Amino acid sequence: MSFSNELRQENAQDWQACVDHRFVREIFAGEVSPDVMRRYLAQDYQFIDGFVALLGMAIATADRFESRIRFAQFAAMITSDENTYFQRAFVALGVPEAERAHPVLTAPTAGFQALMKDAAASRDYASCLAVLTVAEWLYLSWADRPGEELPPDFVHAEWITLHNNDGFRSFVTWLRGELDRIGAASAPAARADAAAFFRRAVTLERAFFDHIYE
Ligand SMILES: Cc1ncc(C[n+]2csc(CCO)c2C)c(N)n1
Repeated sequence: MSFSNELRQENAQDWQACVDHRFVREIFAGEVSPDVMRRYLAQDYQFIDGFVALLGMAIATADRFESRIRFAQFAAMITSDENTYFQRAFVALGVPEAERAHPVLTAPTAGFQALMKDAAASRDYASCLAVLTVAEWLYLSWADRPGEELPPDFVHAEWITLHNNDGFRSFVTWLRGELDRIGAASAPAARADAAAFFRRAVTLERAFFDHIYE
């Protein structure tokens, strides 16, 4: 079995709990309450800084130019002005300026920030890849429901299409292949380090979905 599938299998219970989560059911139905959506997006917006820093470490530690280019292009895409979803959603949901810029961080959000920081601090390409792969692949997993109709409100619909479009899908496919390639070339101890980062990330993804309803 490929390294990425092995890791997913090891975390199958938490992974599936995310894919089948109440939030996922409600967003496809267009029924996430504005309060829940506000909390979700305000916390999620606090990821991007650490995420881009982690991408930077993946660029620095990758073992080949081709991989650096792929990450650099992805970083350019997600940091360009083109992605205005958060701004438009914050306006539509009436999220106050302070809540957008400096919300009180919840435990899962702080946990993700620490996870991304730790993965970057490892200066280990496989560990950076493990965290990036969970953040992307798990989101593709819940959002990818071929044939399912989109909800009418853009706040719901675009959060789905951001995570199931062809560009995103091909990036996830590439990321998994990269993790498989590096995993196959790594010693058992290095694979175990990456596996621990992968597990921490899946656990936090589930906690993040759960906590917006608490
Ligand atoms: C809790 C949580 N986990 C994963 C993602 C997905 N994700 C994180 S960064 C990134 C790239 C830029 O969009 C993507 C797709 C998320 N949004 N929130």
